[in-house]
Amino acid sequence: MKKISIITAPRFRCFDPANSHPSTSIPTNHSQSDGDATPDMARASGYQAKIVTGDAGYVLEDVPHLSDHIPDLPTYPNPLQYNPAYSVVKQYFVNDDDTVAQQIVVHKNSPKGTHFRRAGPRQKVYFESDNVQACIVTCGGLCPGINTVIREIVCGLHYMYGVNKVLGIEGGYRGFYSRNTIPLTPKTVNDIHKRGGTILGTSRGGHDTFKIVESIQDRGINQVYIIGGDGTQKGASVIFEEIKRRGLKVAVVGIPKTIDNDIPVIDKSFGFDTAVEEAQRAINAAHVEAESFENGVGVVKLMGRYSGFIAMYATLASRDVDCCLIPESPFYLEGPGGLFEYMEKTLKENGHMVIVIAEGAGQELLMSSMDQQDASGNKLLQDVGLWISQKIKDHFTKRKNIVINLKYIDPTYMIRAIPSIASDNVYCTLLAHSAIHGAMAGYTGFTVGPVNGRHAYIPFYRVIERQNKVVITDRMWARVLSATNQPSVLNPRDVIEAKKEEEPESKLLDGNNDVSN
Ligand SMILES: Nc1ncnc2c1ncn2[C@@H]1O[C@H](COP(=O)(O)OP(=O)(O)O)[C@@H](O)[C@H]1O
Ligand SMILES: O=P(O)(O)OC[C@H]1O[C@](O)(COP(=O)(O)O)[C@@H](O)[C@@H]1O
Ligand SMILES: [Mg+2]
Repeated sequence: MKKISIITAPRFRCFDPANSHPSTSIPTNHSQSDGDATPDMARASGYQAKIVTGDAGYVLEDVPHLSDHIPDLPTYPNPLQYNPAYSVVKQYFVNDDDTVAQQIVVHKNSPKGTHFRRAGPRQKVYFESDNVQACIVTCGGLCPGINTVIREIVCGLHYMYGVNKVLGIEGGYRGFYSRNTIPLTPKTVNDIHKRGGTILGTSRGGHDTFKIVESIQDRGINQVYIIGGDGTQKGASVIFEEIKRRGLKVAVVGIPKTIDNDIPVIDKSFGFDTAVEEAQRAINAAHVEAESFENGVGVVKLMGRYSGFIAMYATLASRDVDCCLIPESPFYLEGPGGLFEYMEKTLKENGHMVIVIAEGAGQELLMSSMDQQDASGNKLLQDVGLWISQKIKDHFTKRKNIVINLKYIDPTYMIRAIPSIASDNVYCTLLAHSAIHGAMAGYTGFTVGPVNGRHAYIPFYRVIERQNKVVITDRMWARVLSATNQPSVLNPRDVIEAKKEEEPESKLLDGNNDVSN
């Protein structure tokens, strides 16, 4: 027997610098991570999470549905069943009871644990195709595959559900109230997946909940597809809250976009594999340069503000990297166990070396106390690649009197401005389709994404409550240490402390990062 309960989780009010209207946001019971420089938040109360409990410790963290705040909504048969392509699919519709487990490594006596609603088409839909007015907006930094998601939302709505009214919001959140919209049709988006960037344009800052919801209401929009990262999903969450407060029949769906792979719960973000692939080219160049010169040192800076996944995966894939520095693993330059000591040893043994550094690594070592933020409230980082290159040069030439040949490569924007590779394109298609099926079925206030390989609907609060980070006490980071031979800065006491801090949700796992086990 399942028990449905509404659990009241703490809620925060958030204030956006670009927004004169304070807006309700972020239902979370986790503290913000250190690196999260989002706008100030103060505690308030009232967020209602939909929790369904079942036997043997089963918990469903369900997503909101339009019928929660609008009674007596009519339903319609899903037009997919008459679709020649899809009607042949056996058991095409997802059973309403299907859920996806967050933890799949279990012991025989473990509680079943947290589940999310399985994504996919439902037998009944809450919108008539002719009455759907959808819109798509893209926010935050670029990521390979955004155009593919846009294309697949437009084409999916059209070909699966017969929806012909889709608007593109230009220039990110502020485009809702400061720009014209552009109509999107399968014809106009036909080949956009071959291009990097976003055909709609994007921006940081400018999230004004009140004006955005006014615009949604004025334009008669009833499905809002929001493609963006952690900041964007926070913005989507407050838009959803305001829409619910106004009692509007508008589905709000988030599609997680992040080159840094810093969104939790989901297995991996789209474009990540493309970025890692492109990073190989830079690492390869650094390696060729380094090994061609005496004491050649190649330094490659990669994106990763607070999460070093790109650097970690690019390092593991390349096998040419001797040292990988990420924000999660503190390091130091001088003395025993420091970077310089390791470099001296490696150069002596191999005659060359390659260092990969994530942009957020070692920020605490940079002298200047720059405390600036971008328009979204993200802390602006200093160029750690330039800094470390200079430090290395100074150390070897001035202090050790050793001539080194250092080449610094910064492919930062190159790895995110390119079109997505084939596997990411397929992934983007599944994300778009899952998003459409969810909205058509009346679900709202959710982010879509794969959890242990199955697409699921995840309540906003779960993806914005913390950032996904590399767990340096995990086996994946150990693989990096083993592959590079770089020293671990952690002493056994640090490891115990780190383990205490990063206690995985299931004690059975050696880490809670899905991509790294
Ligand atoms: N806490 C927040 N509440 C409301 N909107 C936010 C919040 N944080 C960021 N945003 C908005 O989300 C958009 C993108 O955020 P940003 O952090 O730049 O990129 P990303 O979503 O990729 O992390 C911006 O328009 C920004 O104003
Ligand atoms: O220079 P920009 O456009 O602000 O982007 C730089 C930042 O974008 C990122 O790729 C992450 O952006 P998002 O938070 O938008 O995903 C970081 O790695 C990087 O610091
Ligand atoms: Mg972000």
